[in-house]
Amino acid sequence: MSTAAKEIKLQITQMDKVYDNGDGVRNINLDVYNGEIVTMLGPSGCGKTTILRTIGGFLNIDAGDITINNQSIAQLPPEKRPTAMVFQSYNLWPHMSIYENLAFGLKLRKIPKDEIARRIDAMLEMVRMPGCEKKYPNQLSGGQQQRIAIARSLLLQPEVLLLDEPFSALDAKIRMQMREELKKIQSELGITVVFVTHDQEEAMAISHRIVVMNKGKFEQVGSPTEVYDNPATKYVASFIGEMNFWNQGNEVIAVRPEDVKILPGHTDNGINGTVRTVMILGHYVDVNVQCGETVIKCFIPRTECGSCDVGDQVHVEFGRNVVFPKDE
Ligand SMILES: Nc1ncnc2c1ncn2[C@@H]1O[C@H](COP(=O)(O)OP(=O)(O)OP(=O)(O)O)[C@@H](O)[C@H]1O
Repeated sequence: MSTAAKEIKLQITQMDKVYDNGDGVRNINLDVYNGEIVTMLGPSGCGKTTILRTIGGFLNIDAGDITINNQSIAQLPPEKRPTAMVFQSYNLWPHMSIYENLAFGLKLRKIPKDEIARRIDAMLEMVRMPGCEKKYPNQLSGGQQQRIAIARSLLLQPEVLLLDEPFSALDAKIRMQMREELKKIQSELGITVVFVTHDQEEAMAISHRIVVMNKGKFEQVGSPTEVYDNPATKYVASFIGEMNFWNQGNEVIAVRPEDVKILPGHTDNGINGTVRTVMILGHYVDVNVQCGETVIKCFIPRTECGSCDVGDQVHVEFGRNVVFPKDE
């Protein structure tokens, strides 16, 4: 996304949505810029879907405001909001052909028939599903159905597209393809997207910015590189990617496996250990070193791991790292 286009499309201010049992989200503040993909990332129950539903109008908020293009949408029902939502299950109407599924929303908007046909044609091209107009949803694979569900939402030309774990029902390989395709479509159309997932790899792959959530609160909002390289809290450090934690006095040193060096022999003042496992994983080697009670994981380029064997006495050195207070 170019920085020139940094105008706020969606703004959430001091928003609360609390369920009767006290669960929910409180004091949520978030700006989403035009043409940006922002991902809500966090474990089950942290409040991602709650926020997405308040944007889409499927849940009423208790406090604060939500605006799109500077207009409050908080009191509007879902169908009056300039948003479209895609769910985990594809939600296509089984008794309608793909064409009818896609045309439905456009007909409601009284778009002329030939214009509907033209838009559907172009959209099917975009989601790489040309020629499937006459098929029915049950004649398509899961990935194909989800492409149609995304196409149907995009045809409504929403200001903000809301995606709730849209790929989680698909197998790993199709998921990866769908991520790439979504990113391509998003940048071609320049559409603003709020995406929800509990999969950190998916969040890293598709987002301009990630909101890392924990128990109804934002722990960090930043680009994938920022949250990976400079996690704001220990929680973020452990949730995103692999991380070693080494206790030292009142501090905890967090260091990525790729930033740990293994050197032969023990030293007087360093961190000494014994090689526990060596796993060759393609172009890199995953080496676990037992250092006292702690196992330190190291990723080493294969070319640099010539003679590393289980049982070797070694010491480790930390490169780039982040330090947190111990009791955080
Ligand atoms: N209708 C409801 N009534 C009461 N509590 C609810 C309701 N919906 C969600 N919650 C609670 O609110 C919290 C946030 O739920 P939410 O569905 O937003 O989490 P999530 O991060 O999207 O989780 P998941 O990944 O499992 O969908 C959870 O503790 C959940 O149990």
